[in-house]
Amino acid sequence: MAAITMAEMWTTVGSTIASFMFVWTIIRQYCPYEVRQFLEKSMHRLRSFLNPYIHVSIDEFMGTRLNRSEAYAAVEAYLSTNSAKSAKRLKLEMEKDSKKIVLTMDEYEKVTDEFQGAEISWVLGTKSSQPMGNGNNSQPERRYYNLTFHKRYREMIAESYLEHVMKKGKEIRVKNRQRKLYTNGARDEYAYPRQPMWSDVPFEDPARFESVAMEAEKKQEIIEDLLTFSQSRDFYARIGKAWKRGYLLYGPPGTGKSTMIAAMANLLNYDVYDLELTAVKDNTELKKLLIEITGKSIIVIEDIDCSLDLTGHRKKKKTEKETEDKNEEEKKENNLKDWEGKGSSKVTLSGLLNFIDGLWSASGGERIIVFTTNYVEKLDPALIRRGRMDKHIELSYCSFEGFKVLAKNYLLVETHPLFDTIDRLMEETKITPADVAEELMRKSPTEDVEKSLSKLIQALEEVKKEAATKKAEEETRVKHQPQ
Ligand SMILES: Nc1ncnc2c1ncn2[C@@H]1O[C@H](COP(=O)(O)OP(=O)(O)OP(=O)(O)O)[C@@H](O)[C@H]1O
Ligand SMILES: [Mg+2]
Repeated sequence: MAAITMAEMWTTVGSTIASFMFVWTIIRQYCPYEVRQFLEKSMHRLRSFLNPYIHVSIDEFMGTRLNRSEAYAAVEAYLSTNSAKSAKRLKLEMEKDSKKIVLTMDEYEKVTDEFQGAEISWVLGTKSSQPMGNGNNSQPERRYYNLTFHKRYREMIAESYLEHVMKKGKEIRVKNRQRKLYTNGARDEYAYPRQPMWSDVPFEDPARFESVAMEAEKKQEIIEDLLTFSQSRDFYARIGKAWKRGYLLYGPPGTGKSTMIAAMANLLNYDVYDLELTAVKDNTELKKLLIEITGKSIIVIEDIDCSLDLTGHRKKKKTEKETEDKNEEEKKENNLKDWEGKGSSKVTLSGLLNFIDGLWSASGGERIIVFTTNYVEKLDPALIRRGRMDKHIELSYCSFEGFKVLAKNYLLVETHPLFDTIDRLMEETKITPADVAEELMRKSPTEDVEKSLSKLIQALEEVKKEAATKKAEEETRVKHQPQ
């Protein structure tokens, strides 16, 4: 009896819907345009009133088809983690400038997400584009994400969830992107007017802080300084300063300055701009280069003391003795003149100072500037004062602690009976981490640890002998010098 009633009920529902659809089709076909529009609007309102769910759509392209929406890209990245877990039909994509493949949901797949107790569902849809005016209907379909949630979560979604999706999505995109190493070479603007200011290659240096030989405490301090900087967007905005930080790395050749820069870029996931100052024609070109530097980047000027002629500094020292009361401004003027016109580059000290201060910084922030030098004492104080080069880091000869990092990295050993001899010899001699690394490098995979360590001991003893000979020669020279 009940089954018949159910069947009857379904028949009634079915025939009601069919009659409704029939009436609706007649109305759409024969009613005047105004009446039809009025009825369609009312139907839409009725549907919205009865439906407790809210839909938000995020289109892939905004306006012109050329600009891919940042919001769409962020949602795609955000959902790539969710969809990889729950969607059944996935698409494998590899975006331009991304180093990783991403699994995204396929069209009409639905994935659900949970946020502060609310259930949210995402569907990837497509809609066909408007036919073009000339009748050409060959425009591809437009994709969009449709976000659905219950209307009681409206405020929470608008205020927190969407922000959460954008933030996480952008983080994933930054992590996945292929980082680049940009270099500036000599340019011929007349022959190639469209030549870009920077040329780039993928940045693939594997250096990590874990493998940098230096005292653990000092290393930790540098890592914390870098991480604090990268998380200080609000702080820099509050104090009204450009979000940038300068590091001066100084020390003898082969002590790990360049290695540390690569480790910094890998730690922070930044691009690297290797600025060759001698290839920059003048201050105007330097300014143009600066404008094209994007955020999340490390700008490196290696061997800053060799990049530009610093005779100005040496001259200043000489004249200081003669005219001690010379006022500061005069000194600075002298200095600037000496910088100008040396070598092929006409970049001046003031041009470089302005570059560092980021006077022309066009967009964003999060930039680190690193100078390296073997001779810190040669540099103009204005160049390396705090505020420009905020942190001065000395990289020096290898300590026993530094050696242990290299031994662990190259030989996979943390202790060995020969370590004591090495410790003693390192106290007595100066050897660079580059030389230690060279000795520890196995010539063949079968070469044993003991042989590598013995090679290092031999090298240390040779360095010690050489130093002793040099010292004795120096003492003899001083003794025989006419008084
Ligand atoms: N502190 C270090 N930790 C680990 N490896 C190091 C360190 N210093 C040097 N090395 C090794 O020595 C090589 C040369 O080091 P790097 O190029 O970083 O020296 P540098 O200080 O930049 O020298 P230069 O002043 O000549 O530019 C590196 O490839 C690396 O293998
Ligand atoms: Mg170097």
